[in-house]
Amino acid sequence: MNFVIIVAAGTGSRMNSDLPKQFLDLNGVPVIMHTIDHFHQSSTISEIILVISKEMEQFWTDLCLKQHYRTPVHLAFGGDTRFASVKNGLAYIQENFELGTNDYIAVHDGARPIISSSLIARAFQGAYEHQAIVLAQKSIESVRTGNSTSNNAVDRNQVWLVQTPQVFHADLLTRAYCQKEDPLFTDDASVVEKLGNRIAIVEGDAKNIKITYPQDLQIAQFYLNLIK
Ligand SMILES: Nc1ccn([C@@H]2O[C@H](COP(=O)(O)OP(=O)(O)OP(=O)(O)O)[C@@H](O)[C@H]2O)c(=O)n1
Ligand SMILES: C[C@](O)(CO)[C@H](O)COP(=O)(O)O
Repeated sequence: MNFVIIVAAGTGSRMNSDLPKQFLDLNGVPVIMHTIDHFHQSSTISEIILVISKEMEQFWTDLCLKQHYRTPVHLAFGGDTRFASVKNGLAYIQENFELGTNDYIAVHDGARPIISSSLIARAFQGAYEHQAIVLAQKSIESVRTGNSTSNNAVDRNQVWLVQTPQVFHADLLTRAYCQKEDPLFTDDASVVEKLGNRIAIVEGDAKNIKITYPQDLQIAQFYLNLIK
């Protein structure tokens, strides 16, 4: 079976809005519903686990009623960090499904609503071959490391900008998330890598942006209209 854990329990502090960004309107539909629907439409995915914060449970129920939204998802509750939210999503899968050797789990940011079925399929194909993959794109900017007064150019062909979904063999991901949380864990690949596993890179898509700042909603709207 192929699972996706969609993490949507963040507060969206950089967006600076009262409502967490995943619930904001994008072309008349909340961001998170776009994200879920793309996975629901993908023939690659068997089960969707949506992780939201416990405080937003009633809001989510009301939102589904208001939007006549019936896409089937399993609901799990998030934690204070993305790591904790993914861990809770994984716990839900372990409690409700019998995981086997042919099972794979993708983790995707609820705040990345421009995800296509072909990109999801490509990500899983990579995972079948390599067991642990991230979607990523090479930097198109020149890159320097260091601080504002002391820095060096680096070879941008060695720099990859990482996206989600990130897909892993189920056993590998569940073992990785038994580790203690580390501040250097910024995504799922960094957690799996800490176990000593290699991560393969699968070509991402420039349109697969993460909504982080207010202007990203306008960019997402542009991309959504482009792919319609
Ligand atoms: N405790 C958390 C923190 C983040 N996320 C999710 O992880 C994804 C990527 O995180 P990010 O863009 O950083 O979201 P926020 O943490 O909400 O944003 P910010 O850092 O601006 O507060 C988002 O879909 C977010 O909802 C989560 O499920 N649980
Ligand atoms: C997981 C992620 O989206 C991959 O690019 C990213 O690391 C999330 O980072 P954020 O600081 O939580 O936005």
